[in-house]
Amino acid sequence: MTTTDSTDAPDTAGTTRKHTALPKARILIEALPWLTRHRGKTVVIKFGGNAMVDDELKAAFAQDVVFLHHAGLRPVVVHGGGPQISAQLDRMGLTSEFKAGLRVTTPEAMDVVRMVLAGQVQRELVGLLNEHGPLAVGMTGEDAHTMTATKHYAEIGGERVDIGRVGEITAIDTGAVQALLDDGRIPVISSVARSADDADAHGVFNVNADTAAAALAAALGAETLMVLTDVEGLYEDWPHSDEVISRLTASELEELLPDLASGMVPKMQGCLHAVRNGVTTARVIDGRVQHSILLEIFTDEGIGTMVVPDEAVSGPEGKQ
Ligand SMILES: Nc1ncnc2c1ncn2[C@@H]1O[C@H](COP(=O)(O)OP(=O)(O)O)[C@@H](O)[C@H]1O
Ligand SMILES: CC(=O)N[C@@H](CCC(=O)OP(=O)(O)O)C(=O)O
Repeated sequence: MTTTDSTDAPDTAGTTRKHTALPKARILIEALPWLTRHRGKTVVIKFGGNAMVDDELKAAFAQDVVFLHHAGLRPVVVHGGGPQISAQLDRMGLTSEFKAGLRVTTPEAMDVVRMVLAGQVQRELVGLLNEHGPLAVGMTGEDAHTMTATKHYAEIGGERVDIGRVGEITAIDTGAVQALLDDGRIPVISSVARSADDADAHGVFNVNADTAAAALAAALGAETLMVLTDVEGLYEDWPHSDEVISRLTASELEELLPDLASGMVPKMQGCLHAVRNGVTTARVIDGRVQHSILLEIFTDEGIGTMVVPDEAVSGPEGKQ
């Protein structure tokens, strides 16, 4: 228990308390319009494998998601784990190859993808969230037909290239996710989809986690898609400059898409898909910054890159 020594001048102690309390109160009050605006809204948060830098950052991510939940939002987590999959393949003596930003997924690699995402990364995130109460429930896109996919072919130089068991989502069934949200839970979803083809011997597909998060955000009618990665946002002239584009419309993004490279391609395609299909804003933010989710949702500044539909209307202070 903290007490004030009665020999202290009461006035001094009281004044000090007021001085330290006021900035804290101001921060809470700054969040008020944002709390009002986002209450009851669904937020799909994609946590990229590259953003899961250390234990402290992962714990801060879990705190932010639980904070959103207690603030009355409906957070849904879709997670990646590209580096973790590559590390496991490497340990098994298998090489990782990417084409058009997607992992070339042999049937053998598919087993590893599923094992690492659903058995390792997802379990860890569920555990961290549940340190705050019985909130998180892990699942993959296979569960309750949440994500159904067909084989995806990469387009490279106008050619259609076979990259194995990589899936293109053809249908989303939001029933299980909505039921979990209605029950006050936080769904944590691995980006593995069931095959649309019943005759398919292997039955599952590896879906890029950005693509999966965007498709789910659109199907859920989410207000926000938030993509956490290992850069500050979309750089205007990557890799030559670190000037971040803070806001762009769907049409502006569509123009930029052909010039984008590697990991940013599925992210920005996902953001475009989301805002063109009813999501109010799609944001790419720096997951390496502790509490970046709270900064983005509850403060006037906003960080990273925000994509809005062409007809977007601004929110308090001009931020969405
Ligand atoms: N225009 C760009 N702006 C920012 N990053 C870019 C850009 N183009 C390519 N990148 C690359 O995309 C990477 C993020 O994608 P990725 O590695 O797939 O991350 P994650 O695991 O979070 O999905 C960045 O680290 C950067 O190397
Ligand atoms: C098809 C494809 O590339 N799937 C990804 C799935 C994981 C993922 O997307 O993880 P990040 O978000 O950390 O990149 C992969 O196998 O790496």
